[in-house]
Amino acid sequence: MVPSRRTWNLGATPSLRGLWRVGRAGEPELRMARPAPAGPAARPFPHTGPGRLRTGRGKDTPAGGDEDSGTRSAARPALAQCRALSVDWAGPGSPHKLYLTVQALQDKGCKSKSQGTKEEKSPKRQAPAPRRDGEAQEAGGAMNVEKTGGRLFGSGRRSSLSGPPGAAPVVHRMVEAMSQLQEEKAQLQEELVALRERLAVRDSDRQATSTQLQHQVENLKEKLISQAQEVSRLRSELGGTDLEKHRDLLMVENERLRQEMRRCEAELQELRAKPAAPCTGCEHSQESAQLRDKLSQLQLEVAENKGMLSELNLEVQQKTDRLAEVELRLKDCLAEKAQEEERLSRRLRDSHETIASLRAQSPPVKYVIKTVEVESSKTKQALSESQARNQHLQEQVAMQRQVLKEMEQQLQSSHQLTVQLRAQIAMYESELERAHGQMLEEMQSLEEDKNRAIEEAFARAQVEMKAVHENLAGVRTNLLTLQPALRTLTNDYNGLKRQVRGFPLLLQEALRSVKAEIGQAIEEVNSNNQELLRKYRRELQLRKKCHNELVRLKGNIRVIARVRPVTKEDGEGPESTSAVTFDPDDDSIIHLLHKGKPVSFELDKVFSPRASQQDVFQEVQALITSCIDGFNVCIFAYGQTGAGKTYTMEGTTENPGINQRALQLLFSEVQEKASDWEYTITVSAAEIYNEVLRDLLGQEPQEKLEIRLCPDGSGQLYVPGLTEFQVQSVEDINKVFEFGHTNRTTEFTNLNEHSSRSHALLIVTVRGVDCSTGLRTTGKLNLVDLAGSERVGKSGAEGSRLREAQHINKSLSALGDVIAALRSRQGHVPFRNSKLTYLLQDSLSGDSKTLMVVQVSPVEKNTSETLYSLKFAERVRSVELGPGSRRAELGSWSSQEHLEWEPACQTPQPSARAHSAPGSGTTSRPGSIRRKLQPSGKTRPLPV
Ligand SMILES: Nc1ncnc2c1ncn2[C@@H]1O[C@H](COP(=O)(O)OP(=O)(O)OP(=O)(O)O)[C@@H](O)[C@H]1O
Repeated sequence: MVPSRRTWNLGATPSLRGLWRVGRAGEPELRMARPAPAGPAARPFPHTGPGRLRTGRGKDTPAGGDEDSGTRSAARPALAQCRALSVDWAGPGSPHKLYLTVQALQDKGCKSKSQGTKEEKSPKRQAPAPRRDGEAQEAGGAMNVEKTGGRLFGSGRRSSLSGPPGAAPVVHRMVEAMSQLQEEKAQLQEELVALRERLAVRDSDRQATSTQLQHQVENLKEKLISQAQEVSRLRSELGGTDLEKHRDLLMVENERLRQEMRRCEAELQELRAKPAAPCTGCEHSQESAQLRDKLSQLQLEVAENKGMLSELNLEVQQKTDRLAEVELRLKDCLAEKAQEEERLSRRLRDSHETIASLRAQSPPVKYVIKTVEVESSKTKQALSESQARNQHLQEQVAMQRQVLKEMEQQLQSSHQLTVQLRAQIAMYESELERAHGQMLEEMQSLEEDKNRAIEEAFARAQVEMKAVHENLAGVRTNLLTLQPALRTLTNDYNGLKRQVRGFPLLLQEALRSVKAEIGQAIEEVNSNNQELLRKYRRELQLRKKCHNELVRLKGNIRVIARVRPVTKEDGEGPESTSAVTFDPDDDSIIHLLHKGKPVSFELDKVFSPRASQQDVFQEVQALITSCIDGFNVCIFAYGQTGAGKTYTMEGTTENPGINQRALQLLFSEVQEKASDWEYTITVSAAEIYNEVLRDLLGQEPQEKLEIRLCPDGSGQLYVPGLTEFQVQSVEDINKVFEFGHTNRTTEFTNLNEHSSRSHALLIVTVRGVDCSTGLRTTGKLNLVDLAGSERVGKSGAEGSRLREAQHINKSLSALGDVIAALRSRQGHVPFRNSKLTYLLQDSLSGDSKTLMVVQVSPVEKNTSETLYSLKFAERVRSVELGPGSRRAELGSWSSQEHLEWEPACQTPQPSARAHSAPGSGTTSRPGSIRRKLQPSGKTRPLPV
């Protein structure tokens, strides 16, 4: 049965729609907007359209992390994904709704958000407003999900969630994380500030130390300047000669202090520049350089960290700003929530009241409901729709919960990121701390070095200063003690000055008297000298006279014998034994054992084989000295080949003979007389070989020379073309001998391997002039090494050698003849029979002194020759030449005059020969430049 249709007046009974609305109004709606989901998994609303969430741009935005990853560094990937969440409660027009906004931290993200917000606002405003009564308009232009006429509308980047209870803890955690980050940032900033302050303090300390050092140097400078002033003051006070030493000392000290100060300044500069320029030579320099490198690296890292920190600061700042914004929104939302709660509670109360009133009207209502159930299919349909809608809303709520879960996951990742960032910050902090510690250590070590150096420099400066002060005190003391002396000296000086003014007059007077005295003394000395000179000359004449008398007494021809030692050339056997003996009591006797019979000879002197060269020379040196006095002297060595003639005359290099010793003696004698006499010594050397006279010192030794008689009639002989060398030293003589020796002819014979086959003559001419009187003298010394006197048969000579021997014997025979003629006082002495006697005519004439050295071979086999030689020597010894006369003249003479003829000044006297009239004596021809002593011609008979 179908019940009849009945109508009840419901009065204030709300409609079903109103009831539904009342039921829905008790549930707050959560609206959520997110700018860009991180990925498909995190994308909460992949769908769009009614009932879906859409982005403000009308489509799904790419993951914000993708955009961020391009600009963020790989080291901080989590940072790029960092999001700030802001929870907004809807405005007063929509008290049931909670808006949750997830924003990207990036600026770009913010921008897109704001753009998206604008975009979201406009469709919301333009869209038709299918709202029912009591529904409030959404504020803020966020993405909206609205229930309008059973449909759900979503727009923009916000989506509604089913209520704040799920979102509030997330927001709180985020807020807490942000606040922690903020605190950490603040702590870091504080630490940075503290660090900067500490650095500033250290810099200021260092600056202060540097300033202090500067002050010390300035003080030192001032002290030095004051000392310099003190020194200059003292110097000006001192002034005196004795005090100049102190002044110099102070100057030196001052200079040293200046140098020390300069050194201190340099050290200071070095200390200042030490961080920039590492010290060289320091033992810690390498370590310091390493530390410095490390410090610079750390500084770089610190700078980098600072940069990162500033970036973090910036990010934190941005986050803080956003957090503040979220907080503001959260507060607004909380306020709205409180209002909404209040409103809801009020409405709940109203509803409760309504329900209570309805319950009070229970039967009619049940009836009405029953009626509605039975009668109103429409209402049923509406109910089912409402249930469907309710189902849909529940789905939405589940979805929103899912979104919330994702958000929580994001928040967790943000937490992780925060942890990572904290760890990174901690690491940076530790690095910073370590770098800071190292920097502090290095700065401390540098500070210590600097302080040490400063202390050392200061100590040194103090020691120097102390020394300077002590010196200064000493100088002051000296000054105090010296000042009275200075005063006395000044007084003395003034007195002396006055005396000095009068000194020239005194000096002139004294000079005058001294000059007179000196003149007188000089005159006395001169007269004494003249007297002494006169006496000296007289004594000299006396000595010469005595000497000549001695020579005369000894005989003008003296003969000495020298027996050579037995040599290995003599061979061995009985023939080589010595046949010569000597008288131990009389050195003038020689005994020869000839054919078993002893034969004795008496000569002037006999030298045994033991006699040295010097012994022999001592015997002849008186003759050489007389040559200086102007006498002609002839010394010749006679004897058989190999008897030692050359040894006696020339000798060896180590043990020179008569020739070299004679010239040395002449040099020394001439040097002794050099104060009164000027002497010139010239040397000629000639050789007579096969009766040919040759010049041994000439350029062409083979050229034959002739002996000429001076056409002046003086009877003097000369050899035109004979070379004459002036010698001044022993070296000159040696050169002459060497030169002459090479030109001398020597050949091999049976008797002497190097037997001299010629007569060698060394002619030494000594010319002297008395400086005071002008007296001139010329003496000639003939030193003759005769050729060997062996007999032809014994020598075994043939051919040219035989001819040589014949010439030698002929000349020696001529020498014997001359001596015999002189002995027998014949009117004619055959000087011209040989070149030898002719050349020696001057020296064999009556005014000359002749010494013959007979060389004797001691061996048995040579006894015949020895006998012959000794007999010849005895004969010569018996000849007495005229008394020796001196060749002296007054006036000047030329260098060649002893042999040269001077026709202009002489009258030729052909008769004037060696045998000229006895007693003719010394003549002085008028016009002649020299006064030559002519041979006396008087020969005494030789004792046979
Ligand atoms: N007094 C002496 N002491 C040592 N050795 C001597 C002495 N006299 C000569 N002799 C030596 O005897 C040798 C011959 O001497 P020397 O040549 O002087 O003889 P000589 O008479 O000049 O011969 P000649 O006529 O052939 O030139 C040389 O070896 C020389 O050294």
